[in-house]
Amino acid sequence: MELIDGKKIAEEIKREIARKAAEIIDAEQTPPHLAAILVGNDPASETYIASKEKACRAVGFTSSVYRYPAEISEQQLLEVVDFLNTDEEVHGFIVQLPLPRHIDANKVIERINPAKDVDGFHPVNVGRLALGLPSYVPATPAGIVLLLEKYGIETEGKHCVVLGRSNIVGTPVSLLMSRKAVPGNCTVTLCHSKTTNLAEITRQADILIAAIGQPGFVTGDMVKEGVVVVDVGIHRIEDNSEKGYHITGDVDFKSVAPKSSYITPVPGGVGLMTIVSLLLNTLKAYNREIYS
Ligand SMILES: Nc1nc2c(c(=O)[nH]1)N[C@@H](CN(C=O)c1ccc(C(=O)N[C@@H](CCC(=O)O)C(=O)O)cc1)CN2
Repeated sequence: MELIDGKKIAEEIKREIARKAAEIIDAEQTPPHLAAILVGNDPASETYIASKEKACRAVGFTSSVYRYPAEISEQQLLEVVDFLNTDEEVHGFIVQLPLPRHIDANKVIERINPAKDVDGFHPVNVGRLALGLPSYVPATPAGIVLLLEKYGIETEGKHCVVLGRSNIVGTPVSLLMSRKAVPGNCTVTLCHSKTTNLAEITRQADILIAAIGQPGFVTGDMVKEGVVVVDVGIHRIEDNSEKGYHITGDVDFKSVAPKSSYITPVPGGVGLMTIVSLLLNTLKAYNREIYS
């Protein structure tokens, strides 16, 4: 079993991004700028936003965070999106999810200019991804594909089983794994809460991507020997540690790891690639690589 080291790969890619940002700065150009909208005070979202700001600083990008109380109205939030859509100093921006229940996240995402949608969540970007056209690829799925590539994991002709059909992970990663490219060219089965005989399907997986949102859901009896396991789950479990919690994934590492050829840990796997992929998308936005 080989552990897929998301931290190591993320650091390598960050160094490459930093080199490109240094070239921009040396040429006396304005560096890429990522803006983020944060609504409410969800502790996990606060952590992710802080990590995104820190990552921007580390590679030489600038960033800004637009913070609003949970009570902000949908209309007010749409106006912030309109402002960022037209602010020429902002090359790309994201709306941190989840949003409070009274706000329709789809409506907010649809308002983002697709050319600045570095999360790749806008229907235009999702549609372009489905059609195999250049698009911003959502950060977590892009990070998964990068990890598979960096570890030289063969995907062509393999059976990839994806657990979960969310817009952020399950749906886009199944598009990426089935596209006519490598990594990709897989036969993909997308499983969800209404799938029957789930374990029968997961046992057929050469590559299993778990993004189902339930801690320890995938157990050793659900996988075959030699499977490649990508764990996308991030669950904060309260405990008596100094932090008050520890992080665990959708996979029961203890029973699944011994049967796997490769496996991503949680923490230290896919999560760290999410932020790096966002930086890569921001660089693409800066260079107008997708929309000129
Ligand atoms: N607008 C968006 N909202 C959300 C996204 C997203 O891509 N865009 N994804 C997730 C949260 N997320 C980024 O926003 C994210 C999740 C996890 C990590 C990460 O580094 N995980 C670490 C553990 C970190 C911890 O201690 O909590 C790991 O897995 O090692 C980064 C970003 C939902 N919302």
